[in-house]
Amino acid sequence: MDGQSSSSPTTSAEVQQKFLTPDDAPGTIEPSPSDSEAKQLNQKGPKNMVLNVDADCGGNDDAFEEGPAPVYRDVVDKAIERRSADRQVKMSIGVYDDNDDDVETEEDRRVQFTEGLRRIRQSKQEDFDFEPVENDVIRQFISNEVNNAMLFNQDNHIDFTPLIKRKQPKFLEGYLWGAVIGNGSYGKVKEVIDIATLTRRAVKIMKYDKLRKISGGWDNIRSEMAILRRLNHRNVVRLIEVFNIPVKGKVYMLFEYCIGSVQQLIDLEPARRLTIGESHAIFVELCQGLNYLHSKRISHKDIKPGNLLLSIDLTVKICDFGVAEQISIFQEDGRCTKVNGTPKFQPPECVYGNQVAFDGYKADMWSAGITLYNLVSGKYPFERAVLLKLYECIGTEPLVMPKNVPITAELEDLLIKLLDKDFEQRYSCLDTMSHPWFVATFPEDEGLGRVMERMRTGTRPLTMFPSLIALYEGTTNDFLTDDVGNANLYEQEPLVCGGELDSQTFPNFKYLEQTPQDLADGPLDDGEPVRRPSSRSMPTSAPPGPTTSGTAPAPAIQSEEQEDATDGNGKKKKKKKPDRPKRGIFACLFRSRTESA
Ligand SMILES: Nc1ncnc2c1ncn2[C@@H]1O[C@H](COP(=O)(O)OP(=O)(O)OP(=O)(O)O)[C@@H](O)[C@H]1O
Repeated sequence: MDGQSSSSPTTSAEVQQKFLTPDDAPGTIEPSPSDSEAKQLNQKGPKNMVLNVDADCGGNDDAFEEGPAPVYRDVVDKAIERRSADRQVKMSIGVYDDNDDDVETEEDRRVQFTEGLRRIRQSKQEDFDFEPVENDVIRQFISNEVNNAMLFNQDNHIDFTPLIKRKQPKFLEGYLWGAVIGNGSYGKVKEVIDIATLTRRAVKIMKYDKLRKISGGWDNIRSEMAILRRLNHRNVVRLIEVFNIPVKGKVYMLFEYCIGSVQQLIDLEPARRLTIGESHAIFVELCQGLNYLHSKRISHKDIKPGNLLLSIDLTVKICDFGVAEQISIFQEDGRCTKVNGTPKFQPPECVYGNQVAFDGYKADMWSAGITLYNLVSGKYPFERAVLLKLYECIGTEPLVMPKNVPITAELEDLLIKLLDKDFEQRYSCLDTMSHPWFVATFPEDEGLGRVMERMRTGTRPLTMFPSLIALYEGTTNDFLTDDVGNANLYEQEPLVCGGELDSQTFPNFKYLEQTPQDLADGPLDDGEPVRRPSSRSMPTSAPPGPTTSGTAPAPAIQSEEQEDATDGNGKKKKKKKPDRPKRGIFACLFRSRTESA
């Protein structure tokens, strides 16, 4: 040990003298730096590389303790060899190469790194790929899977071309399906077209699961179907058919199509109320519908503006018979026991007090009274934020007439009679229909004709239109000549525009009433949805439309003479070609074939 230590060099000068050959330039191996310095130097590359020589070199611990470790030529060579071998391995998997700083920049390394990743990803992706890749969804899935598997960060993520969501036209049970037009507590309501009659319909779609979850859900739906099946009145929404598709777990109720509800009409008004004439027209139709229902021994129990639909010819249709009750024919009065409905529209006998039973017909008349109050004033006679307070208010607070609108003595009298807390004194439907305010007439332009004009300016697109365009634009008129329900309908080619249900695809198509001329003249506005103007600010005689120089727009439905107009020489006038001819054709088609009753 001692002998060894005495002969071992202890300074770098001695090391150089003892172990380096004379050919070696002095200073090529520098004194060992501190750890941090070594790290820095290592990062710089091979030229400045300092070899931290193994302290166990030769198994001599003392040498380490007593001074810097001896640096032998073969140790240096081995270290260099080992380093090179490492480098080879790293280079071979293409991950990085940190020893060629003199030829590579940081950017080069990053590019190489990314390229390496790309190659690996590509090979992985090829594992996933199968020929032919059937559709975009599968490709998107594969891309996501690969990216997830590779755990790439955002920079290295390969962007997949975003999918264009294409909705293929859908046929089911003889109907071409459109978009959602309403949402209820039981499910959605969609617009469809009966492909046999080309009639617009509304379909209420209910899932078995949801019906099971709602307390009494199935019973309500069954009862609604049973009641509606027996009804046929112009002021009651018509149930066309019912079917279910067990594999989908859904039940469908097909109704006549309506353009909206009275509630929507109110909501479109800035003042949230209608004119007295409009309210009168709606109320009259409501009472006619109620009178029919009561004559059939049915209490609706949920009369409110939201459950009054407006058909295409603006007939009021009572809908939503989910809580309606069929009163037994063996019962003399309209006694009901099950309290249902919307709190603000419920009568005192239902919400306050402890009656075992109540008169269902009279309860409907109370709700009709609240509806009338709401139509004319936009307010509710009994309103509280908290349910219990509301019930208390309905039961105890006196009726106060609305202050925001002038109420005639006749209307006030009718409201008092309808909103009588004593249901025995309350007006029945027949009483109401003989009341002076009910039988009064109002100027024509304050009735529903005026509402109709304003409704024309609303956005009510035919939601199946994109599907129709996708199916038939640029193809023959097979739709009209094909066998109805023929499977060919599904396979028609080409689907030129994909049938996306977005308004941008059809910026010009806004209104059912639009004529081919309207379309030829260009869009009605700059693409913004048109807000229905207030009834109080619009003149009633000239409906707003794409008029130039103040002339009235073309009537909603063109007569045949107008369509076949001839010029002075008896020749048929060549119509200006519309931008989208098919759109115009379909618009006409559905205008003339859509029925409302
Ligand atoms: N025949 C129809 N034509 C057009 N739209 C309709 C038709 N029936 C219903 N709708 C729309 O769908 C919405 C929901 O319909 P409906 O009230 O029948 O469903 P619901 O599940 O019984 O709703 P809720 O019990 O919550 O009132 C309606 O507010 C209306 O906007």
